[in-house]
Amino acid sequence: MHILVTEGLTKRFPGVTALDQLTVTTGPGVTGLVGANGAGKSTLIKMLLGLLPPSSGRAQVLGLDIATQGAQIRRVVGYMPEHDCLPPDVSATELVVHLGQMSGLPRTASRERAADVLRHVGLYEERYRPIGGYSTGMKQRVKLAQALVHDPQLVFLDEPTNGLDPQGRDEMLALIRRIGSEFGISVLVTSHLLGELERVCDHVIVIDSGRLLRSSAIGDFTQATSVLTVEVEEGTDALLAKLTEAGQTVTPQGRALLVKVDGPGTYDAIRDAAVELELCLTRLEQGRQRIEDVFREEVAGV
Ligand SMILES: Nc1ncnc2c1ncn2[C@@H]1O[C@H](COP(=O)(O)OP(=O)(O)OP(=O)(O)O)[C@@H](O)[C@H]1O
Repeated sequence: MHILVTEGLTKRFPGVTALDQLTVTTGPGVTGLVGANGAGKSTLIKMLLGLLPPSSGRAQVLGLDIATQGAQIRRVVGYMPEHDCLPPDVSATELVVHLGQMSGLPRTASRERAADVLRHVGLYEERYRPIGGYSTGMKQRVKLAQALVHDPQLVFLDEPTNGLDPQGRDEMLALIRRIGSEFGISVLVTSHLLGELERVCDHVIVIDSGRLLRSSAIGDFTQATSVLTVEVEEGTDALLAKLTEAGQTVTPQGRALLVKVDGPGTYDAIRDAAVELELCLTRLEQGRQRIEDVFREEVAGV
């Protein structure tokens, strides 16, 4: 089943085309939407929620048409907006219960769901304190909790790691992965930090100035590269010399050697050299391309 389908989706503002003829399809799971600031990510999310009409083109979210079924879409989709939009003088519990009720949950059910989602996102006793005193990380968690309170089938998370420190980022990314895997809720998550989506997404869409650069499964994005990373306990220099002598292309990198794979012979050459020099191999690993590198190549090729 398709979660999102867009066909030639375009949004023009006076003087700027925020989204230009976007045609993509995604399935269930976690989808990353990557692009620099101003690439059109938030505009796409607002259009998919039926909040912003397209200038041209069409799109469906969970089979619902964005032009005519916006209200139904918002009933089954949760939305975590990018900017800080939380009232400072109410507690997380009060806010999430209230938003649950606004989504149609009865008061008791909304209280129970709010307690559950706030616990899932890692807010405990502090959920009774006014939001104004929260850290950025806690505020991001409240925004995530309110996106989940009405038990959606899909959530749109707009820059959920914005403003977080490295540990906060890791925790937020782990949460996003859990939403996709444990709770079975599909996720569309945006980021301008390419590397971080690599860890949590099944599918990645890359846009630049409103145009699609690439949309593919994460595995296709990060093809195995043809470079082996080799490490030995001692004798790196001797191994470098031996492999070079054997006709291999070798580049030292820190304690490791990067060896270009020309075929099965490369593996044999490394094994033979290690045996001959009586070296203890501690690492032999085929590298994978990082999304960031692919993205850079795609942008350079445009
Ligand atoms: N309401 C609007 N009126 C005019 N221009 C707009 C409007 N909303 C967005 N834009 C423009 O459309 C382009 C895309 O903006 P958008 O907010 O979708 O980008 P983004 O990828 O979400 O970036 P960011 O992460 O910085 O929010 C930008 O050039 C922006 O200035």
